[in-house]
Amino acid sequence: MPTKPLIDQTEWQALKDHRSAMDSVHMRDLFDQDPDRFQRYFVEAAGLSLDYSKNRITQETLGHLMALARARHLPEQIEALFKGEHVNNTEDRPALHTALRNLGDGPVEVDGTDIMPEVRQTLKRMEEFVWRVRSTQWRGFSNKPFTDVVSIGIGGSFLGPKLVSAALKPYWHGQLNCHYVANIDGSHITEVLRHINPETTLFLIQSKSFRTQETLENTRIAREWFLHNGGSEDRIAKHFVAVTANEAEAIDFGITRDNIFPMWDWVGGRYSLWSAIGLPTALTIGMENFRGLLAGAHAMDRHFREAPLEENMPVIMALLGIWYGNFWDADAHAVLPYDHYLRGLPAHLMQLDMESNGKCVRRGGEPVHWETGPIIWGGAGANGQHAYHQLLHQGTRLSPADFIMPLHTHNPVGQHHAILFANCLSQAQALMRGKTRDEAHQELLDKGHSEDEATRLAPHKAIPGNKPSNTLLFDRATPHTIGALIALYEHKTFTQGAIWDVDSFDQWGVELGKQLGQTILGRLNADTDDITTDSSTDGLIKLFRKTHDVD
Ligand SMILES: O=P(O)(O)OC[C@H]1O[C@H](O)[C@H](O)[C@@H](O)[C@@H]1O
Repeated sequence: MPTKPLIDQTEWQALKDHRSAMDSVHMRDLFDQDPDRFQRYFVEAAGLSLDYSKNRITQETLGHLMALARARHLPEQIEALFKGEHVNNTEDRPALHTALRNLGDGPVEVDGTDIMPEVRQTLKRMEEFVWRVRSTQWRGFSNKPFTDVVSIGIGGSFLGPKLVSAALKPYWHGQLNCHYVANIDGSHITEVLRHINPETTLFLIQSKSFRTQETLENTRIAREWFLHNGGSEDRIAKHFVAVTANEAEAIDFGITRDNIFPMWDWVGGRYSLWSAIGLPTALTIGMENFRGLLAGAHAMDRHFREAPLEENMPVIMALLGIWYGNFWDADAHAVLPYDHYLRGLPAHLMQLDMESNGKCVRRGGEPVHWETGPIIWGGAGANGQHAYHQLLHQGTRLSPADFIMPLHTHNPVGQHHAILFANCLSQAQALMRGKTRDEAHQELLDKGHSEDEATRLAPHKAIPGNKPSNTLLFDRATPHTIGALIALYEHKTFTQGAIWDVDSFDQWGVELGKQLGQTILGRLNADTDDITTDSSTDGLIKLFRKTHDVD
């Protein structure tokens, strides 16, 4: 495993030198010189196709990047991940989300114990539960079938299931609606409760720790609402189910033991949609489709573990990210799904990537002296083209982008899909080619502008181009392809963390705000000034108290 600081690797220096040599190279010219560029930089895996030809790379670049990956022992680190070694070293545990979708017969061991029997048994329990709800065997207290599922959870216990549910909307069971409540903003739960009926609503409390303030407070409100609207304590068991690794606290909270699905400490929150945390998804799309999702992720797992680095999709995407982030000063990376159902993908990847690799110390505790995870951002195309793509085309900051699109739509309406596809391709093409000042000048003259006008406007209309992007395609958004797509990004994130030598599976940075929040909450509610913080926080607390008559 890497012990040397990354920047001391000779492969790092070689990349720096190569970067300087690439400074004057424009992708336009690379395409003009090589008619086979598309085939040369194209890879397929698990039902996904990646065109990465629109990057500032040559064979030499890839050679250097692959050499860096090997120098950082990437193949060994991938094996360590799959074998259940304690890759999450600050919490001293494995990160075995891959075991949750391991459809093979083999064992996966955590410290000498095979965890697969428990994983399979939980899947079976989920299967039975999903079947009972969907076949209306399990009903509400007044014997009516369920119409609504409300998932209460935040972070990884929210974003992943929400993304997958939305991505697979065409597979939803007609009678079952799914709502997600995450935020500790009363408006969120109020809005959801306003539209549902307690007699026909099933609440899923999703929290690995069962200690998350937002989730517990929202659950309290849901419980009160249920009790005040026809429910009763002995009816709770029919309407409240939990998924957690902390069974004791869930029971203390009032959830029946039989209604608790397990989680394990070897699954990170942001990697947990494949576990019982995926129940809201499974309830809406059915267990067969949920298994399809797992199968897609498993296919990507096998590819990641088995394919040579040069043909390995997550590795290629990760190394391209390192190329731009560490050698071209790119601070950001855009995720642009051209698919309405995938519009939640940027939000999920923001957590996945930024919580995993937003780190400034190495696994051994030394500071990093190189950039780590980028700012992930994005949104659905083509909407973004009429908003923030301007910065991609002409801004001074570099943000490589992933264009993601299915070849077929679930909703063929008029010419929509072909137009959407054309938009997706033209954006990537425009980013790559740009428009020279001469071309802009000539275009203006052709449109009848005077020479003076053309000279004045051409600099504004010129577009530098040479802006990198990947294009990820798949036939259709199915459980299989969505599973593969999410697993692809998980492995991309892992690969980058492995090269940067950060622990991609902890998230200590989120703790301080939680700690301080407790103290501040105490001061908001009581007229105590015994703990002072800083004049800004103190002043803001006083403002709140004044408007709430606390003083
Ligand atoms: O599932 P829970 O234990 O409730 O945690 C929910 C989320 O909250 C934490 O603050 C972490 O930042 C996330 O990684 C986690 O997914």
